[in-house]
Amino acid sequence: MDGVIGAPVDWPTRDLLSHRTAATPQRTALIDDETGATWTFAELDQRVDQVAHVLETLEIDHGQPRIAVLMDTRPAFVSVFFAAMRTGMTVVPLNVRETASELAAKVERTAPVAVVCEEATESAALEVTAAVESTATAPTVLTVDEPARERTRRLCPAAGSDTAPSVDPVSLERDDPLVIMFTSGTAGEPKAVRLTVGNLVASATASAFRLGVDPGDRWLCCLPMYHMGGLAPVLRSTLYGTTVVIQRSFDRHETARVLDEYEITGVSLVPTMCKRLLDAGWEPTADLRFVLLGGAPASSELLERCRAADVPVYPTYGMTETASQIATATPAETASHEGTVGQPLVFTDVTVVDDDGEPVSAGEPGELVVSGPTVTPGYLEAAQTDSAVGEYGLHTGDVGYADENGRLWVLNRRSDRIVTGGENVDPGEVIETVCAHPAVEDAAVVGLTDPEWGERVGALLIPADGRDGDAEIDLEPVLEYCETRLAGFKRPKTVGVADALPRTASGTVDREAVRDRLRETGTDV
Ligand SMILES: O=C(O)CCC(=O)c1ccccc1C(=O)O
Repeated sequence: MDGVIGAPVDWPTRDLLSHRTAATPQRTALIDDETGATWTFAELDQRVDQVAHVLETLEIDHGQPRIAVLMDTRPAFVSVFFAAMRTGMTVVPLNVRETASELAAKVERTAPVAVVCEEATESAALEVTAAVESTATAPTVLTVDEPARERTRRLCPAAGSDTAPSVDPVSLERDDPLVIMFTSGTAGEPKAVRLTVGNLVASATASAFRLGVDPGDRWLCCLPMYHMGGLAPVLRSTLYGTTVVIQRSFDRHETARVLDEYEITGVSLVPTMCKRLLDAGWEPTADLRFVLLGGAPASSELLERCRAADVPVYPTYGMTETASQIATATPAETASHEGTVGQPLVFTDVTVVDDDGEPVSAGEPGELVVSGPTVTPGYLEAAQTDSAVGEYGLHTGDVGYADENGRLWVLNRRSDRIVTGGENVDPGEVIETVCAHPAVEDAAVVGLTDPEWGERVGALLIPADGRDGDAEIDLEPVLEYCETRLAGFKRPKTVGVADALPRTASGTVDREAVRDRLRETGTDV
């Protein structure tokens, strides 16, 4: 009956890597810059089988087993991710930069059966599991490297070993939970976002419609894989049968070298990284098809520099809750429609709504509400889902507007809005103004508590020539400049100067750190 339409299929819907391996076993799946090692899909698949086999030996006594991953960006992250999928587990990526108490809170919330670590995070993983011992069943600590401590077990078999028996892949349904990823959250408690297999496949598919796929593609992954921007290229490349080049972390000179050396065709960057590459004199090779620029808004100055340097830049707007991209602009749109993040990806809908949740007309700013197949079925904690979902979909908390063609512009986070003496101030507008002054290269604008006005506008300025660690700026002309361009209530009342804006791991400005900085070193003007 093979090949007859309608004939029963007698093998379960296997994990995504199995499908890929069956189709193109000999194509290159991964290249690791750190070791120079490469894996074909068949080799990766075999590795994943070995890891899956170890995961299967864990004592699991509840229905939806989860494993936490406390590892930096490296090939073993990919193996563990697909091994979890193969055994029907949900992966909980954890941020290696967080403290043990922050991590322990996340482990408590998600109750994984194991925490997978590497040499560099083994002691943190042990500390975290010890911390949750009293409140939950302590997770097993597994390491992908050589275990250094007695309580740790080895997860990945030594390279070259091929003795593990094959694992029976569990069936995979579109709505199965695959990942629980924490938002990087600059305000409030980090939210635990549930993403299904269907969300991730829909995202990778829609991404291909916007960026295109070339069989020779090599996607450089130098963003942390515990964030959506770092994990998404792995899913995309597995769907397309193309190659991921893994760099453990970003460095302007090293990343410029890797882009050249591996003839990279696409790379995901946050704006700060892109700016640093350009500062370091990097020039794109002819191979480079796209720079997917996301995680934070790109300034018009940066986009202008990209244009001047022939960088094929695709500014993108996305979030963990939508498994990465919501809307992405092409280089042509970036040139013709300044500041746009483009149209939503295929099957994704964005509605701009007012404070009452009613849609506004084109050109009017409001909150962006998103719906479609990439949108999370909900946060881990149901109450958070209830307060975020409305008639038109998931409320992003971002303010923006759309033109008649559905092209989007993102202005700022709704919660970033400053309310001073009853007036709303859009931080983006103040940033644009101060950055237009030649002495200012970049700025962050936040609300500071004010006894009289509720909040007052605070601005942290990065001087145009302060790159080498001695940030200084003549404030007088900048303030004068603002006086003629901004209403009194919008003008910065507390001003500070720094070498660089404090940022979270995903590239967004860390607004709480900006506030601290202004409280400690700001001048009231
Ligand atoms: O802001 C977020 O949380 C998602 C950001 C994100 O996914 C991303 C960040 C940088 C570069 C590319 C991407 C992407 O959409 O793939």
